[in-house]
Amino acid sequence: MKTTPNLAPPPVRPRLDEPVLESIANALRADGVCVLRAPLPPALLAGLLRHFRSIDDRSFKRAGIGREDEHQLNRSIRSDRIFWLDRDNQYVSAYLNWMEELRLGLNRHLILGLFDYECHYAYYDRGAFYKKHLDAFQGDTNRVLSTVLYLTPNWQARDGGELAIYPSVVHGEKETHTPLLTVEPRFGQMVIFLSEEFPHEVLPVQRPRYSVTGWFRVNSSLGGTVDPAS
Ligand SMILES: O=C(O)CCC(=O)C(=O)O
Ligand SMILES: [Fe+2]
Repeated sequence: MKTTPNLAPPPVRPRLDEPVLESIANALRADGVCVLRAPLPPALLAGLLRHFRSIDDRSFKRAGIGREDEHQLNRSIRSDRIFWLDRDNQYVSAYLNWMEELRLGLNRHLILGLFDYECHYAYYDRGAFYKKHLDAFQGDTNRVLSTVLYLTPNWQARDGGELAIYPSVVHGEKETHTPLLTVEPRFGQMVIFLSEEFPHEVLPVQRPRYSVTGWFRVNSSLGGTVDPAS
C-alpha cells in the first residue's frame, strides 16, 4: 500500500518575542548594526532553503547595481544572481510575517517610519563576490535597513563569502579598509544594519552560498505612488 509522506506542518507564524525585538532595537540604536545568531526556527530555515533550491536556475537574474536599472550590469562589482520573493510559498510567507512583526516592532521602538519590506534570494556561485558598496545613498533612496539571512548549510571558514562591514565614512575623512565587523554566513544567522551608513562587501565565495537579502523602506515617494521593487 502506498503511504503518503508524513509532511511536517507549515511554520504558520514564527514568533518574534519582545526581548529579542528589544535587543535588536537596542543594538540598532547604539551601533546601527545587529547580528542575530539564530532568530528563526530550524523548520522555517529548512523550508526556505528547500524552496530556494527548487527554483530553476533560469529564474535567477544577474543582479544589477541600483534598483532602478536592472540592466546596468557590472560584473566587476557583483556576480551574484537574485530571485525576488513574494508570498506564493508558505515558508516565504511565514518569513515575511516575521519581518512584518519586526517592522512594526522597530517602528514602535525606534520611530523609523518603516513602510514596507522587499527581499530576494541571492545565490553566489563559487568565485562570486560583491565589492564594497552602500545599499542606499543619503537622500537618494528609501532603503533604511538592510537585512541578510544566511542559508548555506554547514558553512566552514574555508568556504569564504563573509560579509565585511566597514565603518561609516564621515564626510571629508579618509575611508578605512579595516572592517568594523565580519559576519560569517552561517546557516540561520541574520544581520541587520542601517543601509545608508555602512559600506560592506561579500568576500569571494569558495562554495555555493545561499541567502535572503532584504530592505525595510520608508515611503518617500511623491504623489502617493510607492516605487515598486525592481
Ligand atoms: O549577502 C550579504 O552578506 C550581503 C549582500 C549585499 O550586500 C547586498 O545584496 O546588497
Ligand atoms: Fe549590500
